[in-house]
Amino acid sequence: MASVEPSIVDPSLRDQLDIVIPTIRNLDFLEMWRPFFENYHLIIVQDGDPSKTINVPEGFDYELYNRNDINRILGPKASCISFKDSACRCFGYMVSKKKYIFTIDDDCFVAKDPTGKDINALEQHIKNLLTPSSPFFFNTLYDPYREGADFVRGYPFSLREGAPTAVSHGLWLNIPDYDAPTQLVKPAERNKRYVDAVMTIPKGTLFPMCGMNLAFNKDLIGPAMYFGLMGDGQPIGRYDDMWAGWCIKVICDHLGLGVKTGLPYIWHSKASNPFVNLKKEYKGIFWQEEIIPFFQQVVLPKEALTVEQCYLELSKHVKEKLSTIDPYFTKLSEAMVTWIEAWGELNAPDSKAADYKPSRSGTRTAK
Ligand SMILES: O=c1ccn([C@@H]2O[C@H](COP(=O)(O)OP(=O)(O)O[C@H]3O[C@@H](CO)[C@H](O)[C@H]3O)[C@@H](O)[C@H]2O)c(=O)[nH]1
Ligand SMILES: [Mn+2]
Repeated sequence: MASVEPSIVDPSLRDQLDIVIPTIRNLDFLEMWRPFFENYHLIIVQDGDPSKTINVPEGFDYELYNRNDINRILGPKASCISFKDSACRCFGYMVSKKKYIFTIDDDCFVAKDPTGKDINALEQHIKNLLTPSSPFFFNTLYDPYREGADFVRGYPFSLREGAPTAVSHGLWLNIPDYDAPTQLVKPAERNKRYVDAVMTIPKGTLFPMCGMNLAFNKDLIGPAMYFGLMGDGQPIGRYDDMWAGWCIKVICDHLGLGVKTGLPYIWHSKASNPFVNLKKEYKGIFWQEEIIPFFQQVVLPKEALTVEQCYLELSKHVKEKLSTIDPYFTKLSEAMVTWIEAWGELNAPDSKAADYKPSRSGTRTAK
């Protein structure tokens, strides 16, 4: 049987995990998650107009950052944080002081499993992150570290210790995360299929990472979880999580880390407007036909041993090889460097910026 991360004392990760929520709407959805979230610290990234007051339901421990906070804390480096796009959520990853991050959209609710039981998505993500991954050899019985499963015959014993898990990618019942063209041709399609499986995405294989139900180990892969330049003033949107997913997967493969997908499910309630989505993502739909081969072929130097070093190497390749598609990629490659610099300022052990304050915060007991 596989080992859980040795350093874990409290498997609930109550004091080692932050929940990051990007929002431009409201946080009423938290009422449904209260039994599962109330013991965790929330980092709310308020997008859009900072003068708008977002109501945070009573009884949660949270810090809330709006655009004024981002500009104050990062100064000129705030230019790397998107505005008017869910990509802004990555600012929450940067300011969190915890080892694990779970990010969820404000239109994602508690789903039920086939027995009708409420799914504690956070608990499942934690299990996924605390058990190893199997990126080097596919286990046909899926997650071998799960209760009641194991490695199948023929699985090399030399590989059964697995790799540290960096990312846990959850899925969605009801509204699936489809691109705009698919949404347009299948407006009524709902995902009713609950697949009871968690699997490691094999080394060398990319995947479309969706940011709406996602958890990761900040210490292992945090600096690569940049959601890019999207939304206001940018030629593309709704490729924030995709970009991050391609970058983290190449780096996880290089560093021998694992990425899991499957359980847990959440209930995605709101279909965003497919016409608005088409306007945001259409360039990405044809650009990605060149971007994917780029990520499939990129080779990171063996001297790149840290996530930051890998990410900076990747930014050079982006500037060199993708700028021919559009000048946007020159800007994006520079923003990747700015992100790493800002990350270092806020996350270095001796960081002076660590005393930054959000514009709003609250504690669970505050009445
Ligand atoms: O300008 C904005 C728009 C939205 N948000 C917040 O981001 C999430 C996701 O928003 P929404 O549910 O409207 O969008 P979806 O199309 O369902 O999201 C999926 O597409 C990806 C696009 O990037 C996204 O990561 C997926 O989850 C909500 O919490 C909004 O409040 C925002 O902050 N700014
Ligand atoms: Mn949504």
